[in-house]
Amino acid sequence: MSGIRNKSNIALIGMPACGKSTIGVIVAEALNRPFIDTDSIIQEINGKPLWRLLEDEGREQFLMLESDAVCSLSCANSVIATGGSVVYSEKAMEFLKSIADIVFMEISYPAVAKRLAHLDIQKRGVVMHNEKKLLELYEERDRLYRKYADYTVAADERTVEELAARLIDVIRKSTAEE
Ligand SMILES: Nc1ncnc2c1ncn2[C@@H]1O[C@H](COP(=O)(O)OP(=O)(O)OP(=O)(O)O)[C@@H](O)[C@H]1O
Ligand SMILES: O=C(O)C1=C[C@@H](O)[C@@H](O)[C@H](O)C1
Ligand SMILES: [Mg+2]
Repeated sequence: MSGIRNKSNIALIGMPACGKSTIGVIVAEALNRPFIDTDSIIQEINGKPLWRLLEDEGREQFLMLESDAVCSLSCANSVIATGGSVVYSEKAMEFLKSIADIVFMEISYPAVAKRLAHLDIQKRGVVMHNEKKLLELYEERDRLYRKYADYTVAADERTVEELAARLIDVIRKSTAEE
């Protein structure tokens, strides 16, 4: 599907549990923009929860399905929450960069570890090699998130409300710069 290739969208990227979905929906509502969660789209297209898809298809195929779902987006003026693993697909990231300003929600390793410890990682689904430790995953991904980011927002030690306010600020400034 050919997408609307303008940069009127905002795409949130970052580690799992950094708050892309939680904050994205609040920001979209405050700015009166549509909210899109690519994880929901992957689930709708494939008819399965993400963790099940990962389990059934394996890492590489999941990443292909994620890339396909992202590249099928056709939207404008929207706030897009991505999945944490989207940065493994250069194709998906190039597509996202063509339709959106990319905001990296930066979160420290201890904060990610703490958040994921509180969530059921099996039932949530995180793309990692079994042998890979969370710290290695963090370091590998951190480089990729930085590579694609147009803006970086510290997502640690901010409440959901504070973080949403900070993102709204960044988005308003990015729109004003155009
Ligand atoms: N600023 C915050 N402070 C404290 N907890 C937060 C904050 N933002 C999100 N959370 C909590 O962290 C958890 C994960 O958040 P969320 O699902 O939004 O992450 P995500 O970035 O969308 O992850 P994924 O990549 O897996 O989709 C949720 O339980 C949410 O309530
Ligand atoms: O960070 C990850 O590896 C993932 C995060 C989720 O948003 C999903 O996209 C999927 O479960 C993989
Ligand atoms: Mg999410």
